[in-house]
Amino acid sequence: MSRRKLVVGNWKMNGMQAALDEVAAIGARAAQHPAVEVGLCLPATLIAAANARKGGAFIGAQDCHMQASGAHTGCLSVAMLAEAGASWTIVGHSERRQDQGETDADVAAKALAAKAAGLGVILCVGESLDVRDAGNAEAVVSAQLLASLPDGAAADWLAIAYEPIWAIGTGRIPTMEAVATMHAALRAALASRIGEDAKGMRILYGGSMNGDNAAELMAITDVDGGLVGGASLTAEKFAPIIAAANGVVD
Ligand SMILES: O=C[C@H](O)COP(=O)(O)O
Repeated sequence: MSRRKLVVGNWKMNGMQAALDEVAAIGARAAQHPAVEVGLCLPATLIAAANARKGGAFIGAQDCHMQASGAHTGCLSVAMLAEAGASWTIVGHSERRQDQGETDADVAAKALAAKAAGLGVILCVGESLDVRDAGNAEAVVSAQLLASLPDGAAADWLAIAYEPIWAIGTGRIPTMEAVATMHAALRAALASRIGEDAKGMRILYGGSMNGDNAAELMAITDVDGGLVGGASLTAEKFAPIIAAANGVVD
């Protein structure tokens, strides 16, 4: 089953209004590669303005609340994010699991809320270095995925991002063999829950992806794109990754 490559920038807590020029430049590069689905998950403060300058990219959020409204100071509902112009959201990033104590159940609930608002969802999973060193990575991450997976998970609205925590922002990545083994394990875990639809669900790699390693990573059979942090902040760094997803050199 062919899966359209999905390459998404996660700007995390970076980007003021001046960065909208980079959004426009990335959107223009995305428009040059329509075979690739390209998105930018931005700070919420940029979503509305970025939507007017997104070119061939979609604009997404980095998190959402699972409730529709109420006494949740500082949080944003999926309807608010959709109204601002987000068409996707990330849920379950390891930085939120660690910093905000989000549980697998929280992540599943957020994914369901986002789906109900018509948003696409990127659900993140990944292991710590201790787990990797203990040799348990595939089992632990597969279990995390199944515990975080919302009811009704389907390839037409949900993508998975495998992000080894120790590879995020460190310049270190797993071996290509380790990435291939993990992605195959995650697809098998998905198949155990959702059957044939697992073949169509995109599984992204994230963690120190850049213009030098993106082509090799995305050539792996079960790697269907990337969730990119630092290297998505400028068009200069992100464009080669978009091009690599399209099988060309930028
Ligand atoms: O969501 C993105 C990831 O956490 C990867 O970040 P990074 O590319 O800066 O390592």
